[in-house]
Amino acid sequence: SYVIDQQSVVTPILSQMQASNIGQTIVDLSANTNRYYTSSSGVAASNWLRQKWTTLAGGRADITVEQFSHPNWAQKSVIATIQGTDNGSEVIVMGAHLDSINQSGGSGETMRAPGADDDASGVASLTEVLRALVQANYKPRRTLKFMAYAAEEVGLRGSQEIANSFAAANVNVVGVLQLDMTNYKGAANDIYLFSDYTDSAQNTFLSNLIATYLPTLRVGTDRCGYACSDHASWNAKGYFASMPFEAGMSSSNPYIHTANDTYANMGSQADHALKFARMAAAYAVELGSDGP
Ligand SMILES: N[C@H](Cc1ccc(I)cc1)C(=O)NO
Ligand SMILES: [Zn+2]
Ligand SMILES: [Zn+2]
Repeated sequence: SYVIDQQSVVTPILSQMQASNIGQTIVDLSANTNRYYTSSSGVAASNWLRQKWTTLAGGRADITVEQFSHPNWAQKSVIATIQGTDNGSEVIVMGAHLDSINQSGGSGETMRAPGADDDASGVASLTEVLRALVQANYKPRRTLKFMAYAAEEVGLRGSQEIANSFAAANVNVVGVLQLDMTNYKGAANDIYLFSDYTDSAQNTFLSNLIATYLPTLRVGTDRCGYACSDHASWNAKGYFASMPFEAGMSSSNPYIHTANDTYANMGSQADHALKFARMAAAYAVELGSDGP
């Protein structure tokens, strides 16, 4: 249920989350020539993230990290699972996309696509959530799944294969959060909740979470007008999805899909992304703490 009642657990977790950790992950991910879904550096980035999430899991028996293989291209998605204690059949998905692209094309191998904001920022935000939950020794009652999707930029293909396989297996996913571009503060408001291809009740829950845990932040709403990120893959299968976004339609990061989508072009800091990471951590604990 969307009751907010875990303040004693959430507040200390939020206080130990740090922008510098998010920034380091953005730097590391955007150091790859690109993270294109068919390139060797795209494959390397997937392997790197798998190792990073495995290290963060710190040997906890209830946490597994795996790669989801996609038959038609090389880059694998990465999934970290924190198995729920007594309500594990109900699953919460928090996603971002691992791949990057340069709209000028060129061969996959040599294309420069740092993708610092699109979407290393989202992967880095989720990585900080995972680190903070493990550091707090948080054990969710529901199952939490962190997903770094391959092949978003070429038609939401990685998340489509995953969402379709979850639907086919009748997995009871109770909520999906998508973080795609979290670190470029182009607009007056801090977090924009997209209203299309998302669930309005869950969007209201997110705005209540922000009001409760991040009361200084200003929330806006906007529409993509098309299936603009991986939340749409889950929405298409009838799952409740939300997409909090860095800015409004007209003020989002102008550098995306170019060689200039760099950490430096976001001021070499991750303060904006930290807001999204904290919101995601609150979402994970408040939803994850609900029993059967
Ligand atoms: N098209 C999306 C980015 C994107 C999403 C929403 C808006 I408004 C502007 C830009 C993308 O490239 N996702 O990877
Ligand atoms: Zn993109
Ligand atoms: Zn993106």
